[in-house]
Amino acid sequence: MVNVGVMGTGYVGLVHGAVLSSYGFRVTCMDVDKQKIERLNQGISPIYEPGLEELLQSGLRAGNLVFTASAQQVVQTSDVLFIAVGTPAKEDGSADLSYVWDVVQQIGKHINGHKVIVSKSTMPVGTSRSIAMYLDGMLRGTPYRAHVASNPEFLRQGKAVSDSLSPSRVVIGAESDEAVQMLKKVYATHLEQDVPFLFTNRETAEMIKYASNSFLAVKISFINELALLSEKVGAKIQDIATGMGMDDRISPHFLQAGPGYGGSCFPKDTQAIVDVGRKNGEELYVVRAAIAANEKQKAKMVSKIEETLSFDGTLKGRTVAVWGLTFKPDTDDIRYSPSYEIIQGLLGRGAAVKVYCPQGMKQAKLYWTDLNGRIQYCGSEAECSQQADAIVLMTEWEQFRAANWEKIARGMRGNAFFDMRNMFAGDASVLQWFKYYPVGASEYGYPLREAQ
Ligand SMILES: NC(=O)C1=CN([C@@H]2O[C@H](COP(=O)(O)OP(=O)(O)OC[C@H]3O[C@@H](n4cnc5c(N)ncnc54)[C@H](O)[C@@H]3O)[C@@H](O)[C@H]2O)C=CC1
Ligand SMILES: O=C(O)[C@H]1O[C@H](OP(=O)(O)OP(=O)(O)OC[C@H]2O[C@@H](n3ccc(=O)[nH]c3=O)[C@H](O)[C@@H]2O)[C@H](O)[C@@H](O)[C@@H]1O
Repeated sequence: MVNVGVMGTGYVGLVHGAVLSSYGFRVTCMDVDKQKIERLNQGISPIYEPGLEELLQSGLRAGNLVFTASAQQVVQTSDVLFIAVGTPAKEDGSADLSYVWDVVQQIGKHINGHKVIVSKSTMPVGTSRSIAMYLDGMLRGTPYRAHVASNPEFLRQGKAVSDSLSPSRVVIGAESDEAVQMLKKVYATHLEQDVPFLFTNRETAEMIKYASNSFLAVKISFINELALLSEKVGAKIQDIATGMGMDDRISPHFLQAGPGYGGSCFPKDTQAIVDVGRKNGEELYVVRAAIAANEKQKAKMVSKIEETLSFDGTLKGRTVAVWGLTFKPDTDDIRYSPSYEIIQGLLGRGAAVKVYCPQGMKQAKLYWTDLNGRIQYCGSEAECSQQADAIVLMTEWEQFRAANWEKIARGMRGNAFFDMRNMFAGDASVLQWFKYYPVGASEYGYPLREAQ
């Protein structure tokens, strides 16, 4: 049986390790964050991801999932090592590969046999080859070899476990038979399940990851631009998306207009590929436009609220209830969430801001320190809306569907409802109580009630 090592236990590494342990592999997960490792050893997941804690606990119980802060242990006990550390954006948009290189150095230092090293983190084209060259250099004069492959991850947060169990595809960029054979063993279950596999070279695998994320970002920015136009010309963006999506060359997916994309990946990966383009003398105009349109979208959402609610050109004296802080539902991740910029915009225009999020409050208090003392955190969507002039729904959490609209509306001072996700478009129970402002349409099939 293959011994698997995972370096970095974030959204990708932890889920990958836990899923592989559920297939019976002995998996050692390593992280430099000792507190995280301690919690993991107690069976507590440091992140909110549906189904993860159960997998974690069963792996620990079965004894085939081990957590350690020791790089030596993970390197020496594993036949295959997945690098799953963060690759965040630097100030200039390029990918910060310092965590990747820390890990590679640890591998080079502790290596005690032939190993397959797999880049699972999203890394600019050429990184896996550089890692291979670096390790070859370090291993010169030893009997050991490192076979480096690129195996990008395509999971979505909030669906990380189910995406890992049933991925859309497995892309393997490898240039040695040892690496290919090892990854076929690791992904034997997926091969049996007829998950599509693509074997290619490392550069192509790395590019597929950036190309996929950038293309999805382009799709979102495209529909968001059309949403802004639709509001002006009396068209409805949801019907436009449906109509476009009926053509299977376009597909209906990722055409959901909203407040702009966020998260730890689209914003950084679009910037990183533009940076790679520039460094190689190829300006990526389409991706650049998607980034610019995304910034415009967030700013437009703030202007829309301001234009609707202001009496004297500002939002002074207005209270806004923001529902949802995470960049999408079913995650506790607030990284690059559009909620942050919308809250900043509202505060900047003088509004008082109350917020509620089913999972994002802990992270927001911890990381959005500049907002501490400037916004009011609330225990529920109902409490958040008390005495507010408007609700701004930023994240489409399912639990919002169960809200008691009459009670919420009666507890408010005003009745504006900005639905940045079109979650309640055409929902009579919401339209009955609120003046409803969707994204990309002036109305959705029901007459709007005038403000009281
Ligand atoms: N979050 C997501 O949904 C997806 C992320 N990715 C990519 O996967 C990579 C990881 O992303 P996340 O899991 O979100 O990151 P994360 O920030 O959640 O986790 C990274 C982990 O690496 C650890 N770490 C840092 N330096 C280390 C070192 N020297 N040795 C061991 N551990 C170390 C950190 O303590 C942290 O726990 C990134 O390149 C990202 O672009 C790819 C697909 C999906
Ligand atoms: O590389 C990554 O990290 C991952 O990035 C995204 O996954 P994720 O960031 O978890 O979330 P998405 O569901 O893609 O949503 C990203 C952002 O786009 C927004 N979005 C998405 C879809 C849509 O139609 N409209 C829209 O505004 C979401 O609200 C969210 O803010 C990709 O979907 C994954 O395939 C990829 O592995």
